[in-house]
Amino acid sequence: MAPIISLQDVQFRWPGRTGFGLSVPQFELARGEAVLLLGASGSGKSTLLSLIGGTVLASQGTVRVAGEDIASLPGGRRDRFRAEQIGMIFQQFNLLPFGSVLDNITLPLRFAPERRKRAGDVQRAAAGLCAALALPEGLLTAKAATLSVGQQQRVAVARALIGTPPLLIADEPTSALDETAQGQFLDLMFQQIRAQRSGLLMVSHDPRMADRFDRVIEMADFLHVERPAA
Ligand SMILES: Nc1ncnc2c1ncn2[C@@H]1O[C@H](COP(=O)(O)OP(=O)(O)OP(=O)(O)O)[C@@H](O)[C@H]1O
Repeated sequence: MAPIISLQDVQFRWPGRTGFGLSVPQFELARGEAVLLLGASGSGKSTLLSLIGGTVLASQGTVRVAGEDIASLPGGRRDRFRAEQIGMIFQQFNLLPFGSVLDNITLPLRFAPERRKRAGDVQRAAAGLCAALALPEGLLTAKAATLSVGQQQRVAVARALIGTPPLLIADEPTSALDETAQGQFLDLMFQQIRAQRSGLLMVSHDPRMADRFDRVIEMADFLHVERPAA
């Protein structure tokens, strides 16, 4: 079976920016593998996740998710493919502020029929995730904009986990959580990825949770960053 993530000879530069360039000769993440990616601020961690999620495309080389070359998919199909295959947790949670918590958690299922099927009873699945993340059930009908930052992060986590996508990518997903909530999130996420053999790529600058992962890598181990000369 193809690895869940595979990058080959990838090069990327943000359009209009000459300063920062990123190149990845080779990177793979196996199905069911949990990898913690460590790197200093500005080392390109979020950029790498955007490339894997297909929200930006490499200028050279190939990014494959579940064996599919994401650049070869036309825009609409790429969005649906992403919704089916990838649960994403961003640093900015990207919630719909006027949508309810339930709307936000179930959003990816609207574009992903297979994932929706796996979720079963959608409202029940959302309520179950909220309970596991210690979000009060009454909050399901609240507008996302009325929640605290930590609650919003937990909603973003539930949205990534619903319908058990085969790949989770998470960008500093615990930054707004206190230690108890962090533990709850990590327990839930690892329980789910171990049960479903989902792959996990989490980026962080914090090595403290390293013990839970199959592999811990540093950006500099596999990725070359070009920066402007000082
Ligand atoms: N949307 C964007 N448009 C243009 N440049 C960007 C964009 N996002 C990131 N960059 C640039 O890419 C470089 C790497 O940033 P990136 O956010 O990938 O690093 P990071 O390792 O995730 O940092 P942090 O840990 O602070 O989030 C920076 O120079 C940043 O300014």
